[in-house]
Amino acid sequence: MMKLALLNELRDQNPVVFNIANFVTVQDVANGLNALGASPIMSAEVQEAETMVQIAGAVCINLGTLTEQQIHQMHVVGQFANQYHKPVVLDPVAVGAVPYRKAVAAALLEAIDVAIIRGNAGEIAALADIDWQAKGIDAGKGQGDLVEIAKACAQKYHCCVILSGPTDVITDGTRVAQVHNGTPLFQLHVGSGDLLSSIVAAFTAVNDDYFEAAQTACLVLAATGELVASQLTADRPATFAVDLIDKLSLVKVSEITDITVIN
Ligand SMILES: Nc1ncnc2c1ncn2[C@@H]1O[C@H](COP(=O)(O)OP(=O)(O)OP(=O)(O)O)[C@@H](O)[C@H]1O
Ligand SMILES: Cc1ncsc1CCO
Ligand SMILES: [Mg+2]
Repeated sequence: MMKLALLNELRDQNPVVFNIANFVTVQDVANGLNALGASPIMSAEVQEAETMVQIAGAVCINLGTLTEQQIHQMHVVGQFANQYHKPVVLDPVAVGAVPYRKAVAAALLEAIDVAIIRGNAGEIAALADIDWQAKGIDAGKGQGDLVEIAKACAQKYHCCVILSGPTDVITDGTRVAQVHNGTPLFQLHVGSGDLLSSIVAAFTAVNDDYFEAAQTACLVLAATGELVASQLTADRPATFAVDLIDKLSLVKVSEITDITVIN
């Protein structure tokens, strides 16, 4: 069930979201979370992993620019998150294009209980071992049914999955919701997916039902982007990115309700 009141809850609680971010989009993620009403913190140091997890309401692990040292940190952070019952969101950047990354993601998923995996079609298909032509960080091309791919991934890893794209597919392996809002401008701004994953983590910090938290997060970002795009006179990716941060801080539940397309 869609619970947009969670946006007000998030703004009231201002949860700390601990991100193992990538160095490409880290500032967009921090500013996007902050604008929305969460409290971002980034760390790359394993020595402070336990404290970071303790002070956080949720953790987002992004594989974007991984190193061996960081992979070790991801395992330590993930284990502390499980120990302290803090939800973990995994963003498996480019696992469809780079087999090494797929192995890293598989090892993390084996070792850690993850609440939600959020990736594009190429990434989620790769994790589910379904044939797909991913392209770098992008979804790429494939033939399969996106709902079935997302469900297969969720069933394999016993968690919720968000397969994002023009339509976001959200599933716990049985139940499925689809968010049809959004704008193609998201694809012209690198890091839209990274921001979504961290926003998903923020909503898991304020709602124990991760399937519900995932739906709300997808709708809030997609609808906010759609509202921003409707005010632009041409496709301007840079302006879109700046205006998106502004709108994340201004957007009201009623505005999102008015344009919601979900089933
Ligand atoms: N063509 C589109 N139309 C509407 N919304 C879109 C479109 N493409 C992506 N989105 C939205 O963009 C956001 C990011 O999803 P996407 O699948 O592009 O992530 P990603 O591939 O991981 O991106 P990145 O690698 O840049 O971080 C989601 O909120 C999704 O709904
Ligand atoms: C471009 C790029 N390369 C590694 S991570 C990243 C940002 C999108 O996740
Ligand atoms: Mg991505």
